[in-house]
Amino acid sequence: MASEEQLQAFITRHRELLKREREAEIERTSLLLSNCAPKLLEQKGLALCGLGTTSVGIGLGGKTLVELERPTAYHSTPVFPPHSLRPGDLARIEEHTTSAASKKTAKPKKAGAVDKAKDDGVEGVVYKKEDKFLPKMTSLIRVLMGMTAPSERVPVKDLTFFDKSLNSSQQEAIRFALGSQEVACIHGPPGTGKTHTLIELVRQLTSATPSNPKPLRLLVCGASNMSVDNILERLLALPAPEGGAKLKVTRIGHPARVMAHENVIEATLEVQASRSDEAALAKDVKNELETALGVLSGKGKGAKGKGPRGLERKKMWDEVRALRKEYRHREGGVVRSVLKDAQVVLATCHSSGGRQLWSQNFDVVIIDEATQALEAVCWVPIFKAQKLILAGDPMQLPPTIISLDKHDKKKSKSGVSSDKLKDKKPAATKASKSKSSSEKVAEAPAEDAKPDEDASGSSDEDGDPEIAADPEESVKAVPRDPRKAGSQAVLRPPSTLETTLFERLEKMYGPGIKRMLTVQYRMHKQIATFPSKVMYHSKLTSHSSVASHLLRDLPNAKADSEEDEKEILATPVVFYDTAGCEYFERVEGDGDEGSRCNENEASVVKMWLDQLVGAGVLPSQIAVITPYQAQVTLLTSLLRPIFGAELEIGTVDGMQGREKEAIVISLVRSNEKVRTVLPFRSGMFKNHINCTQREVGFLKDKRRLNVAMTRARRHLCVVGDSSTVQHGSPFLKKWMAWLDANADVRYAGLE
Ligand SMILES: Nc1ncnc2c1ncn2[C@@H]1O[C@H](COP(=O)(O)OP(=O)(O)OP(=O)(O)O)[C@@H](O)[C@H]1O
Repeated sequence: MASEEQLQAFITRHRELLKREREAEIERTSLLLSNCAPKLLEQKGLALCGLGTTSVGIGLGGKTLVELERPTAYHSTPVFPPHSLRPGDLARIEEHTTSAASKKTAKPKKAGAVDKAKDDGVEGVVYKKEDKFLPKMTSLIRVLMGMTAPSERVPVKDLTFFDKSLNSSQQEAIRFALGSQEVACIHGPPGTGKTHTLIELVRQLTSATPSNPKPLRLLVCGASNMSVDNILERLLALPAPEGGAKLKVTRIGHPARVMAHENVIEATLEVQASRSDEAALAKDVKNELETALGVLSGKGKGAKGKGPRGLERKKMWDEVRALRKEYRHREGGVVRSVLKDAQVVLATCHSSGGRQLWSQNFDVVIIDEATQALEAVCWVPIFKAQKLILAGDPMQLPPTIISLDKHDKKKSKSGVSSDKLKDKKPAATKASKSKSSSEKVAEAPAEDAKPDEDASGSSDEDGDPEIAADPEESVKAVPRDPRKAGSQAVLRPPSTLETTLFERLEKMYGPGIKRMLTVQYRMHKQIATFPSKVMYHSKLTSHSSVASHLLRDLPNAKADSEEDEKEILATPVVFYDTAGCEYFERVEGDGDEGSRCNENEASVVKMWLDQLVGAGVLPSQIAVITPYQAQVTLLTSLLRPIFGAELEIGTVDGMQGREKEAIVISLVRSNEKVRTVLPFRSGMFKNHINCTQREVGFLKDKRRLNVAMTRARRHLCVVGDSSTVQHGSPFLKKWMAWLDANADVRYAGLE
């Protein structure tokens, strides 16, 4: 038995020997490096010349990780020439100068001091090597980057729709998307059947039709798992076409994030792969492998207490190695064969970049909820296809951005509209955004105007084209031909990540790049009137199936009296105006930085819920929404004990993409603070008294308000202080005036 001392001596000796070995290698390599020119070393596969640093970060164990690439400035291709650098090799990054330019060379070394900076370079270990994925400059990429105008649309003839119920704007959007050669956008205002339209589009593209002789392979992505599963569920419910087989679809994504619905789970790559014939073969190899390992260890099946020795053992290890290789190969084959069969692959934009889809290409990529995805995220699937179809609504909330831009920072420093930060809960809510361009008018000098002020016209200042302009004018406006617009297209760097690809394309190529769905299937016509007028140029109409539906048509609704039925169940829009009641807001948290709540408003909400539920409306048919997290907390503590968990209470942001029969909105803001706006920048103070604005913080964002007011199917109740809110922005002023003239206005204080 070795003593403790002997063990120590053994290890010490080993260390010494290893050190010596390393030094010898350093010496040998240094000799090579000092005697040979870098170019020669590169030819011998011992060095890579002319590298540039892509990034420096922290890697495993806190080590510095330096990423190097072959910049196109020095090389005609970024692909590395053949070399012998392998992960785990010691290497040195050295600067060397040629007559032309100073270049970097990575010289491999078989030994060297790790992480030790020397005069002539930095030494480390090769962590990973991979050839750079080179996106081919397709015509789609060129169009998206404003390098070429979109090609002329191919006329789509003899189109037979699978879904006979499609309205004409949906049919036109499909024709447009089928005929566009590189990119098409579908603008779907609330409840207009965006997903419905995309399902028809998938059916058209994956079927052989006169206009589409060859069925295409599609990648369908969404900004969220919810949107992907929504499409997947609808695709799975489709009947097989006459004389044909059912559409083959595969969902990529972590099983834990996929909707726990039997059909949906069945469509995941994991489940499909486990059921394939190839999977059974791979399993056989796995069993063989396990048996061989068992024999080697002397345990398991077939082992007789002792493992094999000598030559037999060596032979067995060779077998294990071969089996491992075979297993990996077959496992990869299983995934490939499932994906090869899939006509439609569904994934979030993020997960479409995963390993399973690395070598997969598609004819068309469709991105739903594209106005809620960062442009960079959209590019992940775009590289895999020849054609792109985006669907979304730039008039609803954009993707959540946590970082502040310069302009926001300025504002938050001055303490203005800080509630927008407080109430932004990216983790808890679906999407959020709080910057309103009207705040820019009130708080920023004119030169702060952004280079790419959104195409959606989300600015709602006095000069807001969507409010100031005659909606009739815009209806008459003919969409610019994107090909003509393309010849003058300018690719502007975005000033904020909130500018989505959808908006950027619209800005770059004009409205001709999109088609809008114009019939909504959600709201009573009175609920839809205001958003249609101010957000969608009065183009949004209400389908006859919903135009006059009311709470009283619900089977569970039952009022005690005729008067109650009229007052509660037959009124599509109610406005509880708290003006003059002094129901002031309260700041939760520190000073102006806090989120807002309003106790009196919460009492009015409770009173109205009592009435609704008393008239038979189920709490599960109602949602209470408010822009402020503090008000959500207050309302939850007040209402949950009475109406139970079925009643949904949340922020506006969390309700995007959803609907309820009845919606109660609590606007919260009620104060006497008046901000003075200087209408002219240079010393012209004469008008300032007429230009006051009340503090309404991020309530001003008209996209947030648009989401709030378009969630209700049959009944919308707004609770708020018109005297504060109307001074918040021109948009709010218009809304308050519209409510005053069109809603059933009730004065909260009097009741
Ligand atoms: N042509 C149509 N005929 C009948 N109903 C339709 C039609 N198009 C859409 N709908 C209905 O309208 C509702 C909304 O459709 P869908 O969910 O596709 O809309 P969306 O635009 O994706 O919704 P969101 O506003 O949530 O993004 C659904 O109930 C759908 O069945």
